[in-house]
Amino acid sequence: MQTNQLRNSILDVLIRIDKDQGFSHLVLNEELKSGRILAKDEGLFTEIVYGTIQQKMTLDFYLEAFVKQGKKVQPWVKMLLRMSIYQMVYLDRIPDHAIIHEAVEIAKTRGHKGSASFVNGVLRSIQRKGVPETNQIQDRNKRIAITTSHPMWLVNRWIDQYGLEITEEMCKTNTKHKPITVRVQPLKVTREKAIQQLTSEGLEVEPSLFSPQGIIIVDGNILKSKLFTEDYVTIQDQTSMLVAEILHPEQNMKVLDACSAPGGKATHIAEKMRNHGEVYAHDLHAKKAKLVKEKADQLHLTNIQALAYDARKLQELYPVHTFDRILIDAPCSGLGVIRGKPEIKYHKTENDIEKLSSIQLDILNHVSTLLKEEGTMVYSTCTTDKLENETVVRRFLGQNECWQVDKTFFDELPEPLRGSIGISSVGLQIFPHTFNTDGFFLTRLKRKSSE
Ligand SMILES: C[S@@+](CC[C@H](N)C(=O)[O-])C[C@H]1O[C@@H](n2cnc3c(N)ncnc32)[C@H](O)[C@@H]1O
Repeated sequence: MQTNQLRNSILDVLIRIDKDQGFSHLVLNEELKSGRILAKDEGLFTEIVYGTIQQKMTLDFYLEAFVKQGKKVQPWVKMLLRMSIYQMVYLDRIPDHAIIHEAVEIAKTRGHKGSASFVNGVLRSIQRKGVPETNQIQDRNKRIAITTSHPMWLVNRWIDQYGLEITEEMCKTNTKHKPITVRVQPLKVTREKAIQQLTSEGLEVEPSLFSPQGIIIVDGNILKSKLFTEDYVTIQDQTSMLVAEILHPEQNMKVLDACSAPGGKATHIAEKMRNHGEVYAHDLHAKKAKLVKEKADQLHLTNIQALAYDARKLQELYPVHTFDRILIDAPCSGLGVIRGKPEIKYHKTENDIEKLSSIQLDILNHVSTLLKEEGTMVYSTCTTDKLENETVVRRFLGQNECWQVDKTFFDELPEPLRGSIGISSVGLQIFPHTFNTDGFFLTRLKRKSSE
């Protein structure tokens, strides 16, 4: 592939993610599967796409210093400049003159002579003068927002919720690489054997402290490993693995996963039940419920039944007190997974968070009736917003006096999590920077005993 074809693909993907508010990982994977990107370019392609989105606000701050105020810049030209500046500032393997040359060529073919000369002028000035320092920004919150590329409302909100130190750490971590972790399929291989196999293939790995099935990939490409291609391991963040550990499903149980797609946690639960018992996995969308079925088939798990259904209406399907275990891995803003889906930070609004919080409470209120008297229920989200986590749980407990937080949950947490920051009386908030994972919230609830 000629290099400017690679850059053209990068630009197309960036424009599509921006315009359609598409999920970066879906658009990116589609392009990778199209065959337009050579295997040797996949790493660079992914790095420039993610990096440009991840640092968008910082790149715009740099750009503003070189574009006359009020000048109208077409969206594709702005995106071309952002991705070029990203390469000039954050990557050191491509010389500036090559980056500028390619950007100018792309501008010539997509636009006209004027666009090419504008792109050339801006990038050459940046090459000559260097980009401005973000630490000159006087306002502290704005400085965090621009340096780490998080919208101001989000920085202000997190400072209100968690204070300055946690917010700054969280925002910084959100711009950094997160190690991939995988979950071993215990019906096929032990973690020890999997670690041996991966090490013999040249990967550097270590066991996760969060789950006996988890492995952290410190270095090397897991996607090319035999264990991955033959479905002995599946990619999952360590925080997500905690859920099935804390739920304690047993082989003969009836378990409900009310919001289950794409099936990461449902399949983990099914594995822990050693393919016995029954896991009823629902999701609002039929297309997504299909993904759960596909994931179960892929991992040869036959104890999962996937069916599209609104969690708030599951009482139509099941009588009260049906399930031994219930998982509500609720739809959420996803602010804990910004590292994998950086566009989330620009697309979500405070209004979305408000709406989600009331949906989450609604789901809890309806689904909880389906739990057996002695059963336990896990509530989790992949967000770091209090309104969707602590507040939802507190409201649920306020409206349902016969429910409580299962206090043994805190004692059962794996060692590094016990007493970690983020523990409150209603659950555990994990921040991305504490263990280099996703941001995640979870808690376990049960009914108060009648004596
Ligand atoms: C956080 S994701 C679940 C991830 C999943 N548990 C896993 O581990 O792969 C939340 C899911 O809830 C689904 N959802 C949203 N509203 C719902 C509702 N009212 N009832 C059931 N599922 C819903 C979304 O489609 C989404 O797939």
